[in-house]
Amino acid sequence: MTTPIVELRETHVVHRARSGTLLSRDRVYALTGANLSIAPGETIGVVGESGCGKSTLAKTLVGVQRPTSGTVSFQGHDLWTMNPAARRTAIGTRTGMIFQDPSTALNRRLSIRQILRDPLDVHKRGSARERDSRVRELMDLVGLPKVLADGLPGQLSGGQRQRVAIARALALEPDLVVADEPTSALDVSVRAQILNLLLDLKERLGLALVFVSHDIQTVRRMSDRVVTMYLGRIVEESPAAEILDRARHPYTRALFSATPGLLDPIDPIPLVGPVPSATHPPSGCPFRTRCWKADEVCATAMPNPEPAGPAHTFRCHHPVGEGQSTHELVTQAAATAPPSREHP
Ligand SMILES: Nc1ncnc2c1ncn2[C@@H]1O[C@H](COP(=O)(O)OP(=O)(O)OP(=O)(O)O)[C@@H](O)[C@H]1O
Repeated sequence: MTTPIVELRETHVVHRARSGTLLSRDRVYALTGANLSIAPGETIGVVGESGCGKSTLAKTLVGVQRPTSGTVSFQGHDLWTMNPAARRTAIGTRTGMIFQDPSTALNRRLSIRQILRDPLDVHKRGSARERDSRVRELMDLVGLPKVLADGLPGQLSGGQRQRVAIARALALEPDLVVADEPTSALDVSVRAQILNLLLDLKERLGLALVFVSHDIQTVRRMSDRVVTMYLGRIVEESPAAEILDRARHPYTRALFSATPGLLDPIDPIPLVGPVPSATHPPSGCPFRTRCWKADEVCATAMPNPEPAGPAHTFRCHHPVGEGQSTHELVTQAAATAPPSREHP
């Protein structure tokens, strides 16, 4: 079996609540008990509503976020027990991260050439001449004309800036790249170009890619496997090809049913109320306060992961039946009395 590029085992990230005072005991459970393994060259899409922990998961995978407990193994080595110099090298050279907004992610005082040389200089890659040649190669790779090398980020279009950010993330030939909403700050007209560039680079360079997005259509198109998150928990992992009609978690089905244009025109599966606070998550299954299938069992314990096929697991006490259509679920949910909102 190949060693995963990165593997999370029972990984938790807990923050102090932003609105709290220094003495506040409020905690945000941003990532809870995450188990996830990413193989070399694999593309994982991460979906879920705002605040469910997608970015926290992504940052934890590339070592930008230190977990509160649990492990992050990078190429078989525990990232947070290795010595700090080895960790900095692993994070700095083997992983790359592409952020949502290239305008803020790039230093606006540095030229494109300096931005792309920086990681090569920091990690002392090759001679000065080799670094210059790598900068030219990187610009080529992401389709940036060489004449832009001496320009500043502010002189570039949004799409060109994101190409610079992608080139910078690839400068040291990482094995794993995380793209966190890489197109949401861009004009609609250039989004497809950037996505196609990422897909093309991933194929050519054999990268593992973690792709976080609210755009469920795109996640499905880009990914081999899709991870559904709800309130800090991974509730389902499914091959992208199965996610629409064979997902077993009621939340995955509800999320996808609410995406225009994915299924035949249907009303979305109705969910009750808002997402609960990540500071006071419900006991048991976090989705139970909005789920039409929830009963008292769901309030007692978080369900264990259940296999649903190769590379497909879900965590639910009352999963959607195999082969059950989303149309049926819409009717079922509409006819079911809302669950109790009392929690924990
Ligand atoms: N540094 C922090 N301090 C306190 N709370 C934080 C911090 N970072 C994230 N959070 C909280 O952790 C939870 C998960 O945040 P995260 O950004 O991972 O979610 P997300 O799914 O990526 O959200 P979005 O889709 O809106 O970007 C949220 O409740 C968020 O407010």
